[in-house]
Amino acid sequence: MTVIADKTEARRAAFAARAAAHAAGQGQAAQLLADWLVPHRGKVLAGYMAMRTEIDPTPAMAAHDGPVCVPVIVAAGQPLRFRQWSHGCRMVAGTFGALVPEEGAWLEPEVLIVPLLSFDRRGFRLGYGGGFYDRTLEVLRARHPVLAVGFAYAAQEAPEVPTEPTDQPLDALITENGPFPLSSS
Ligand SMILES: Nc1nc2c(c(=O)[nH]1)N(C=O)[C@@H](CNc1ccc(C(=O)N[C@@H](CCC(=O)O)C(=O)O)cc1)CN2
Ligand SMILES: Nc1ncnc2c1ncn2[C@@H]1O[C@H](COP(=O)(O)OP(=O)(O)OP(=O)(O)O)[C@@H](O)[C@H]1O
Repeated sequence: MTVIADKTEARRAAFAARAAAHAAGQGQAAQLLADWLVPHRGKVLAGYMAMRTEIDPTPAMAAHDGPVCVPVIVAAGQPLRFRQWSHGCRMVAGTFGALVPEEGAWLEPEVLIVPLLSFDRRGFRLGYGGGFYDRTLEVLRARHPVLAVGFAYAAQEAPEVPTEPTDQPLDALITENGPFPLSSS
């Protein structure tokens, strides 16, 4: 099998595992994420608007002491852009369904809360297959130091996520059980 086919199969299993975890609730996950973000106060933080059965980071985004933004798809094959977000700001449906701010400044994040379907202990992740976060992290990391923190249910852990050379690893990962020890850190 090719890596692409491996990823497609892994996505199928990951959707099911995530949906089961989502049904059980996310407990104190957002508070644990907020705690992890405290030392990063003042930095530009990218969060995301949860879709499908993703774990919801918005309480941690609202608690961040600094600018917050969320991803906007510009086009397929292009890095994401990030528009300033604040709790209660006017949102509209973006490409592929996630909500995006109707207006606001374009920001360049230094810390990114990254959504995912599954992760492994090396810090590799599987998303919906657009390659958006890989392209985005590649560009941002070439420009300045960036921290990519995955946010997920513990049940989304996979033994080994299929990887390609373009996959950008996570620097940290938070679940409802707290920071998850990655082998890279
Ligand atoms: N909450 C959230 N926002 C996000 C992301 C994310 O993963 N989560 N993204 C992270 O990149 C971007 C959205 N990327 C997405 C990419 C593909 C699909 C999707 O539904 N894909 C279809 C198949 C693709 C197609 O129709 O051509 C699918 O999975 O069935 C959804 C979101 C930006 N915003
Ligand atoms: N920096 C890049 N340059 C060129 N192609 C890339 C880059 N990053 C990813 N790709 C391509 O995009 C395709 C989809 O990537 P991948 O399967 O890793 O997406 P994903 O991580 O699941 O999605 P997302 O990052 O949007 O959540 C890959 O097959 C890869 O070839």
